[in-house]
Parts: sequence; C-alpha cells; structure tokens
Amino acid sequence: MKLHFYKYQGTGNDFIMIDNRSLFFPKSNVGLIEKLCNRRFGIGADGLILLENSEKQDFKMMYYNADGNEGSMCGNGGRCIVAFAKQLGIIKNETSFDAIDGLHFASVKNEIVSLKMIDVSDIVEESTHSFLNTGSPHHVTFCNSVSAINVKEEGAKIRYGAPYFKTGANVNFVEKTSNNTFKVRTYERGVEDETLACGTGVTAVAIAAHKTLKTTKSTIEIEVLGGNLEVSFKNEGKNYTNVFLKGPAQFVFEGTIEI
Ligand SMILES: N[C@@H](CCC[C@H](N)C(=O)O)C(=O)O
Repeated sequence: MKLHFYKYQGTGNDFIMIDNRSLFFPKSNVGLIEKLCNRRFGIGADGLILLENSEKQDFKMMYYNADGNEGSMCGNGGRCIVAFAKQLGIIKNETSFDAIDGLHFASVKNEIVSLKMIDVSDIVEESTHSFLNTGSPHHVTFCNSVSAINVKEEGAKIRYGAPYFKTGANVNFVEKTSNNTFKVRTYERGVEDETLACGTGVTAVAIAAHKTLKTTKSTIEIEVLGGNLEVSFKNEGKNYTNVFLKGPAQFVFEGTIEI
C-alpha cells in the first residue's frame, strides 16, 4: 500500500503528519510507526501524528512517539498539526481541536502557532528538581550550563530511575540566562534521546521556573537547540491558567512511501 505523508517541524522537533480522516492508517501497528520514524530505514521523525475527524471540534490529534507507541500530549506536534490543518484547508487562522489531554485552542499567523496548553496546579518541588504534567510528564532540573551536560546519558538515568521507572518522564535541563530567558535541552521519553525541542517540556520549564521563584515574569522566552519558543501564563496561587506555547511550525516536504 502507498502511504502519502507530510513532514513538519517545530523548532526542530520533527513529525510525520498523516491525514487519517478516512481512518485508513493501521495505528496499532507499533512496528510500522517505529519504522516510518526511523532515520535510516524510514522517513525519519521524532514522532508520527494522525489528523482525524472530531465530533465537536475541527479535528482530532493522535500522537505516536518514534518508538511506535501512543504518547501523551506533544506541544510542538500540536503546533505543527494546526499548520497542517491549515494546509489541508480544514481551518483558517483559529481552531479548537481534541488531543489526548483534552481540548486545545490555537491560532496561526505567518507560520507562528500559538497553542493553549492544559492548566497546571500540581507541581512537585524537590531540592534537585521539579516534576509537573503539562500534558506530558516532565522532570525539570536547573544547572549552571546546559552545554556541559550529556543529555542522552544523564537524561536516560533520570527517565528510567526512581520514581519514574518504566512509565518514565521527559527530562529537561535548564540554564537561566536572564530574569525571563532560559536555555533548555530535553531528553524525550519515547524517542529515548535528546530532541532539538520539546513543547510540553519548555512549558513545564517556564511554570517550574516561576513556581520556584527563578523568574517573576509570566511571559518567558526559551532557547532550545532548534530555535526559540515563548511560554506565557496567568498565575493565581498554585494555579497556572491561560498557558500558551508559541513558536514556528513549518511544512518541510511531502511524499509517498510503500508500506
Ligand atoms: N515532543 C513533545 C513531547 C512528546 C511527548 C513525549 N515524548 C511523551 O510521550 O512523553 C512536545 O513537544 O511536547
């Protein structure tokens, strides 16, 4: 069977996009998704995203990690699927769509997509790190210099260690560069490697930085290996609401592959 796919990237976090409104794609085939995401034997990507019909919203997002398994929410993938829905003519410049963690609102202008993320109120604060769920689970640890870290090695130790073990967590290493700017490098669960950016990860970093008083700002600029992202929110007590992740989401190429 021939599969038509589209390739998108958001700050270097790259995804295979498939228009699955006819539900033709065999999404329980973990080996197939893993192979399509493989950078040597397939198209190559950090994840695969299916765009499907939704009963009440413009569309539904189904996200699979590069290991072939269904993931939790993907912030950069969420931004990319908005650009993809626009390319397909499903939406214009604003949309509401369903994802694994619920309803998301988004707007797009000149390839910059602003995506509303879930509200956050439960943040575990430890002396070495914070842990919070921004649609995906994130371990956030601050350090003096992110360039000095072996992210794949150190990230894997944390991801597979206590208290996460098999379920795992995504792991973010963070360097503060000013009151509202941070550099972030992320080890992604399901990719089992460092990626060039992680949207739910930088969202977790911005909220954790505010919660632990590393910033007093509610609009935070974050530099990742693949570019720059912005996170903004409203904070009242322990509640973080109106959380937005903003940055570029770009079409790269499309093609057909035999599966
Ligand atoms: N790249 C993503 C995060 C994807 C989710 C993650 N790998 C998981 O399932 O834990 C992002 O941009 O948020």
